Amino acid sequence: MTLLRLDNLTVRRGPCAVLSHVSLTVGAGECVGLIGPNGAGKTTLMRAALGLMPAEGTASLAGLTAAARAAQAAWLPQSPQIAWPVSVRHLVSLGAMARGRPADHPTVQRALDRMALGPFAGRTANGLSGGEQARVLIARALAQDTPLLMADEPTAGLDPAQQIRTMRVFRDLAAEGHSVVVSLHDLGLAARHCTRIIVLHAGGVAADGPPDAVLTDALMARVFGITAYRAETAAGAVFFPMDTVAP
Ligand SMILES: Nc1ncnc2c1ncn2[C@@H]1O[C@H](COP(=O)(O)OP(=O)(O)OP(=O)(O)O)[C@@H](O)[C@H]1O
Repeated sequence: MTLLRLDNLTVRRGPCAVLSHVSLTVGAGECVGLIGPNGAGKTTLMRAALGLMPAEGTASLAGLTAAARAAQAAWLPQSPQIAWPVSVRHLVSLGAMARGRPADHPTVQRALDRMALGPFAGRTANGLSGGEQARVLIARALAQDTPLLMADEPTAGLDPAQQIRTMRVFRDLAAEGHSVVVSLHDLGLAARHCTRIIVLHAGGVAADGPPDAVLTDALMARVFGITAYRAETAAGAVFFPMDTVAP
C-alpha cells in the first residue's frame, strides 16, 4: 500500500529550485533514510510532502485537511526544544489528541514505553536535558499512531544508545506495517537500520534503494565528497565515513 506519493514535486526558494521534479512513492513497511549534504533539500522535501510549504507538482498528503493529514502522517520537525512547562505524559498525549483520541489512550503509554520515558512521565518537559526533550518529542509523534511518520534528524543530540533505540523503534514500526521517512546525517545509522535510502543532491534524487546498493564509493565521493569504510560483522553491516576527498 502506498502511503506517500510525490509526482514532479518542485520547490522554489527565492530564484532557485531547491527541489526539481522529484517523484517517488513510499509504501507500508518501509523505513526510509533520507540523506544528503547540508542544504540538499531534506527538510524541504518533507515539509512540501506534508503540504506545509508551497510546491509545484503533486504530493498525496498536501491536499488533505489538517485533521485528515493528522490521521495519516505524524511530523517531527528538526528543532528538539520544548517551550511549555507541562508534564512529559501530557505533552506525549498531545500526539493522541491530534487524532481526536483521549489523553489516556493506550498509544500514549506505548509511546512512553517505546522511548523509555516511563521514569520521566511526571517530570516537567521543559526541565529535561536536550536529548531527553528530543525523546519526548519523538514519543509525541509516536503517540499519534499514524500510518506514516516523517522525522527530521530525530537522532541529533541523542546519545549512542538512544540513537540505536530510536532507529530500532522506527524499524519496528516499519515491520508492523507503518512507514517511516527519517532524515539523517549519520550514514552509519542509515546503513544499519533503514530498509531503503533516498539520497538528495543537486535538487533531485541521486540514488534510491537498499543501503548496500546506494552507499557506494562512487556516490560517497560524488555527493558527500568523502570516502567510507564498510565491513560485515556478526552484528551486521558497518558503514563509517573516513575521510574527505578532493573535489
Ligand atoms: N527561506 C528560504 N529562502 C531561501 N532559501 C532557503 C530558505 N529556506 C531554505 N532555503 C534553502 O533551501 C535549501 C534546502 O534547505 P533544507 O533545509 O531543505 O536542506 P536540508 O537538506 O534539510 O539541510 P540540512 O542538512 O542542513 O538540515 C538550502 O540551500 C537552503 O539555504
